[in-house]
Formats: sequence, structure tokens, C-alpha cells
Amino acid sequence: MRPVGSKYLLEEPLGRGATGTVWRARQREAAGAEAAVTGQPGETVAIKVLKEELAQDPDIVMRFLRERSVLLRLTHPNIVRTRDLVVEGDLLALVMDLIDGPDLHRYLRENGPFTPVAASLLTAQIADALAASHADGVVHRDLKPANVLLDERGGQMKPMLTDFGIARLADSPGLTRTHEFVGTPAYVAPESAEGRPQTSAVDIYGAGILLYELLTGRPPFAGGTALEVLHRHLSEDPQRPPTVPEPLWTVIERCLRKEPNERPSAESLARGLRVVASGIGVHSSAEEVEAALGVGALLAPDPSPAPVPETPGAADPTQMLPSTGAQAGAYDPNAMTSVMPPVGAADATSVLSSTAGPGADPTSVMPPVQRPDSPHPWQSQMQAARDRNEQTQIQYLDPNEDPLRRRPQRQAPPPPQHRPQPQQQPPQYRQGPPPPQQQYQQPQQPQYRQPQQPPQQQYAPPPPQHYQPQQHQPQPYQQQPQPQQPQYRQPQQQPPQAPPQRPAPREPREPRRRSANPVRIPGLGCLKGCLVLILVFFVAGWLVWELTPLQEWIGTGKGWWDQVWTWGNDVVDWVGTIGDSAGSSGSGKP
Ligand SMILES: Nc1ncnc2c1ncn2[C@@H]1O[C@H](COP(=O)(O)OP(=O)(O)OP(=O)(O)O)[C@@H](O)[C@H]1O
Repeated sequence: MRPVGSKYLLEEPLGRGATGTVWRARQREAAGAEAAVTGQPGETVAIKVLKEELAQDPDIVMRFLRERSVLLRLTHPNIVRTRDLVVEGDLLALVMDLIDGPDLHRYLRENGPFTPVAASLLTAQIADALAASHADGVVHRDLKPANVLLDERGGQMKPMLTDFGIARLADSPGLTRTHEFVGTPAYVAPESAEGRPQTSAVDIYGAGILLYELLTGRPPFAGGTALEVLHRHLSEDPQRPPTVPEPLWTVIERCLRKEPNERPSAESLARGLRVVASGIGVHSSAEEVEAALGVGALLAPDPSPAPVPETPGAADPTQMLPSTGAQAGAYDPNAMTSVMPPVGAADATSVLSSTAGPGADPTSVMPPVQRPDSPHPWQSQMQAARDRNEQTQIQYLDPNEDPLRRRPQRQAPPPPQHRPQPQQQPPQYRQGPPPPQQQYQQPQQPQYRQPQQPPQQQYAPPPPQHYQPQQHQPQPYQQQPQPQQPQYRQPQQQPPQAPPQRPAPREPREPRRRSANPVRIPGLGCLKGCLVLILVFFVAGWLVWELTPLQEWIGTGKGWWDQVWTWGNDVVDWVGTIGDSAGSSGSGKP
């Protein structure tokens, strides 16, 4: 067991991330007055020990201390409380409440996607946490399932947002400069990927991605290299999966707007999600369904989004990158990954990262991070970090090589995708249903139209009274017509829009040629053939009737064989007659 300061003892690692390792720890004695929670001896806590290179960066240490008060005062039922910050020698640690439960990333992997109602209520609570932190001027900037812990105490599951401020700490001039981003590619907002100014709207984008992932099991833009993923955030519109109810898709689509000002505030997102959760259940009343349909009107943008403070010196090229043992011109992947861990084969670190490569600042004055002579007890965390997916990355983007600088053209949205205009007017609150409680109760599932599927599809929910892990297995949708329920309309409530632009006059069309068969009747060809056959038989029958002695036979009651026999005899007689006449003429007889 290793002591952290004089107050804590590390017991066992709980998990490792790109910015540090989280340990289960025990309080040795009550913390000092500077801690937010002094705690009692013997109490169990979680301690995130930041990575060595973060702890050795004087800028980060300064920031850590400066942010202390912000991090310590951030309290909310859905935020993991930071109890204390420890700075001791080359060790930087955050002491947090210990959360008994998995993180959402692991939970999703093990249990599959959530039902729409559960996903809505869970994300609503995360939005509550964001609303509180944004009101305090704190932007998370790295919202993702791995940063949401599920507190399982009391038989319920409460999402707890963690890692607040870590992105802020990592966003140090010592680590990130112009053209770099802090975040995880699959969850990075377009403005972060482009290096534009960021606001609290980046967290809303992250919440939209998270909600999408809760519903489908994967984020909308994933796969390929990190650079490709960033590119997709900038250029692609997400597609509505068939299993996502229409009102919920409205929420996701608004959160994932490329333009930050068009995304809803965290507060309105939380409210909207609760209205949706109430209106997409099988037992939802007509009013609740109607309110869910109108959720677009509730998703008001934040009039004054919290800005992400400019990193002092971030754009200053004289700022030194942390030396990772690499010399100018000598690319050392291990040295590089000590700062920027690659995230597996699919990761784009080889494309993105050049901090320690030839582009690294040769005048770096920071102390080298790799010190083989003094192995750190947590050195192995880097290897573990490499094995993980979905990590926060702090990576360098060379502006000359970065295709994201040339902002690609946005792809035209596919026709069935509805893309409502930003809601600029204040939200019009309907007399909606009371928002659900913080616990998951009675998920009620909606009737909603699914894209490219016949209407009247009803989502068959599991029947949990309380939110339970095993109740969030992927659920099939069943078709059960219920005509009394109102159907979701495709278009959302649209705000008044500018008069549409007149389309350019069309090219005159070539006059249509009349088709020989203007009306296509299935089977007509066959019918025609039959009619012709009948006609042929009719004519043939008439000819036989008229030109053959058929009538005579029928009149005399003669059979077919009798007649043939008669014909045969006639022929024989006729041949005999010809033979006789030929013989008499040859002998000269008359
Ligand atoms: N307060 C806590 N209580 C209990 N377990 C925790 C706590 N904080 C983190 N953990 C565990 O530690 C793991 C690693 O946490 P960490 O924040 O380092 O991961 P991460 O978010 O994936 O990393 P990063 O954000 O640096 O990429 C978490 O997935 C979780 O299982």
C-alpha cells in the first residue's frame, strides 16, 4: 500500500485511463480544512493519480491548484464529488467519493443498449449534472460513457459524471497547443476538432453522442482512424437508427448540430428528455405523446453558454512541449505515447501525433519524462492505457497535413431525415406531465413511426419497475397496431422560417411520348393470348362445321369410324376406277 500524502493509502487500482490511474484508497486520518470533505479514518475513497508527465508539468500543477476551488465546490447528486486535491512532490491526485458500480462504457459492453425510456432518463440526469456545472462556468469537455459511473447503491442505478476538470488540467500549454485537441475522437464536437473556440455546447454534443450510444450500443461516428472519425464529425449528419423513437431522435439530432448555437442548453435538454420519456411509453396518455412530439420547442439553446477559457500561452509557439525523450528528427513512438497513448490499431496516432517526432520542438526545456533509472510505481499504466479503447487523447495536428483545416463540404442530408431549424424563441412549455423521478420507473414505450418501416410500430418494452442492469438487453420492436394512439408526425414544430428561396426555373421538358400501353395491367399479355386462342378455336370450329360433312354425320347418326371406313372405301373405289379406265384405254377397248 502506498501512501498519498499523509492522509490516504492506495489499496488497489480500479481502472486506468489516459490521464491517470484510479485507485481504491483508504483514509488514514481526517483531511485538512482545505479539503471539501475531511472524511474519517478508515473511510474508503477513490483517488485518481494523474500521470507522471501531467504531475511534472509546472503549468498543470499551477492549474491544478488554481482550479482547486472550482473542482471542490462542484457538488451535484449526479456528479462524483471531488473531496480533496493532493500535490506532493511529483504526485498529483484527486480524491473522490468511491462509486460502487461499473462505468457506462463497461456496462454497455456487458449488457447491450438501453431501452429508449431508460436511455432518456439516464441522459436527463447527466444533463442535470451538466446544467449545474455549466451554471458554475465549468465545462466538462470529455463527456463519454467511460466518464459516467453507475452508482448501484440502493438497488437503483444513478449515473454519476466524473472527470470534471481533467480536460481542463490536460489543456495546458505544456501539453496542448494550437491545432491540438483534448478529448476522445468519437465524442469530440466539431468545433473542438477544428480548433475553434469552445463553449459548454461541446458537452451537449457529447451528451447527444452518448445518448445515441446508449440506444444503439455504438457512437454514430466511429471506426477507422481518429482522423477519419474527426472528419465525420465535421462533415456527416448522423442517421436515425430504426429503433430510435421519433421524439428521441429530435433530441439527438438537435444535440448533434454542427453549429454549437443550435444545440439546446443542458437544462432544456434535461427537461426535454423527461418529456420524451413520459411520452414514448405504451401507457402514455395522448397528452404525453403530444408533448413528446413537440419536444423540439422545448430544446432552447443556451443564451449565454459557458466559454472554455483560452489556455494561457496555448497559441504561443515559444511554449515548450514536454520532452518525451525524443530528439528532433528521431521519432520514438514509446516516448510519444507516454504523452499521447495510442488507442489500438484503429487509432490515428501515427497520423496525428507528431509532438515527439520531427516536428517536436528541439528547444524543449521540460525535464524528460522517461527516467529509466527511477521507474515509477505506475509506469505500467501506459501499457494498460494502450490496451484501452475510447481514451482521452491529447494529440498534435500538423496544420499543413491536417485535412480538417480544409473544412469539407457537408453532405446533403438524406431525404427522410428531418432537420428542424434552430429554435430561437423561448421555449413554450406545455402543460406537460410531471418529470419522472430520478429513479427509473415503469418505462412506457411509445408508438412512433420508424424510418422506412410501416407505421404503427410499437416498441415492446421490458417491464422493469426499477432500472436494473439485466433489463436493458437489446429489445426487439414488435408490430402491434393500436389505432387509438396518436401517431408521431414526421415534421417537428417548425419555428417561423424565412420565405423559401425561389427555385431556379426548370429546363423545359421534352413532351412525353404516348405509350403504346399507357395503362399497365398485370397479366394483360396472358389475357390477350387467351383471347386470340379462343378466336382461333372459334373460327376453326366454324370452318369445320361449315366445310365438313359434320352436320350430315350428326343428322344420320353416323360414327366417326363408320365415316372413315366409308371414306376409305370411296378412295379404294376411286383408285379402282382410275385403274380400270387406264387398262381399257391401253388395250384399245372402248
Ligand atoms: N470515483 C470513482 N469510484 C470508483 N471507480 C472509479 C472512480 N473514478 C473512476 N473509477 C474507475 O476507474 C476507471 C478509470 O477512470 P478514468 O477516469 O481514469 O478513466 P477514463 O475516463 O477512461 O480515462 P480518461 O478520461 O483519462 O480517458 C473508470 O472506468 C472506473 O471504472
